[in-house]
Amino acid sequence: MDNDAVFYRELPKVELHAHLNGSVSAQTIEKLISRKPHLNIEHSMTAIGKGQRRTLDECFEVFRVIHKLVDTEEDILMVATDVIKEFAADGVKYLELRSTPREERDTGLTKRSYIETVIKAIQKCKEEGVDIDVRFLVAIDRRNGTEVALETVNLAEEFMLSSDGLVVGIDLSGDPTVGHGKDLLPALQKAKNSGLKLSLHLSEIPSQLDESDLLLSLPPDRIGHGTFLHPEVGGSQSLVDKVVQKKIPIELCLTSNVKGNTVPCYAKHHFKYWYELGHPTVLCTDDKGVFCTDLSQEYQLAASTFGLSHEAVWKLSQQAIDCIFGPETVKQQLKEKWNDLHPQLFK
Ligand SMILES: CC(C)=CCNc1ncnc2c1ncn2[C@@H]1O[C@H](COP(=O)(O)O)[C@@H](O)[C@H]1O
Ligand SMILES: [Zn+2]
Repeated sequence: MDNDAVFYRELPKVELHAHLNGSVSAQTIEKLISRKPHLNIEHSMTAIGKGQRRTLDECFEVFRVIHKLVDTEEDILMVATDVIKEFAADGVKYLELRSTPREERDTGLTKRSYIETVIKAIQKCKEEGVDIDVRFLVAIDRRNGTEVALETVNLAEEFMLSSDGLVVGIDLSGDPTVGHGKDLLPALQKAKNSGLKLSLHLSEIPSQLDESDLLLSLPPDRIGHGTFLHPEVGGSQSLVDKVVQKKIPIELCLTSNVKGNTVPCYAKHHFKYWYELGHPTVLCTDDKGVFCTDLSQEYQLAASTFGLSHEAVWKLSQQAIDCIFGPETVKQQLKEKWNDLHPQLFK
């Protein structure tokens, strides 16, 4: 590894936008494939390699393949444990994992046992002393509509109270071309009223101005992607003004957007727009397994593409602490950790 790569690996980082089943590494996929050889799945079907790009539809097909491989409590426990340890090995000190609870009739998996199993993996890593603080956002897949969204929120509320602070919020994700945010508004409002934080995928594709406007009225606590919010790409100044006025941090995932073809190239990524505005932005991976990346690489890419110094990169990773959904005490602990590590990185 060259010196620069070492800097990015050692840089303490906060990861706030990571879908569990999109984050499964090649090694873990191999273990899953050997558990289920009858499915005839190859690793090439679950990842998008260097230089490759896919349509949004093709990307969502990849998740369907991975879901076939991950359909028991045992699988989820392994996947979650591996993903957490991989983020820790990449220098991530605080991680918010998000995942959509599924039920699988064949294996007896229920939405409740799904959530319990992710929590179990988080606790297991904690007991083993893995150097990372992990929280969980329960995800709503927009495809599944009003009823399922409400059911998911009810479960999340319950686990927020019983998980010792591990369940902190709700994610809204899924194929952005399917369904409409207005059907999910009551569930999201209920979640917010109960104290769950909201991170919503917003304007991930063009022409969703009405939906984005509606969802911003909640308002969410963080925005995922926000690729098409600003006027230059068909968004609007009034959407930007709302985001800026409410200081809603945006989670930005460079490689995901380039490989998923929603931005034309790294140099044209909307990181530049929001960074230059001085708006809180947080670099994230989205799906490190599917897009064959890690958070260190994403920081390095942002720096090389937009000419950021190591000091600027440090500030970016430090400012992400203020955007976490974990409690104030955790923010303070993380800030101390960053201060302790600074001299080592800038010697
Ligand atoms: C297609 C593409 C470029 C993907 C990146 N952008 C995304 N946009 C919306 N939802 C997503 C994205 N990546 C992952 N997800 C959601 O996360 C799920 C996989 O993780 P999990 O099963 O919830 O643990 C997917 O089924 C999908 O609902
Ligand atoms: Zn996402």
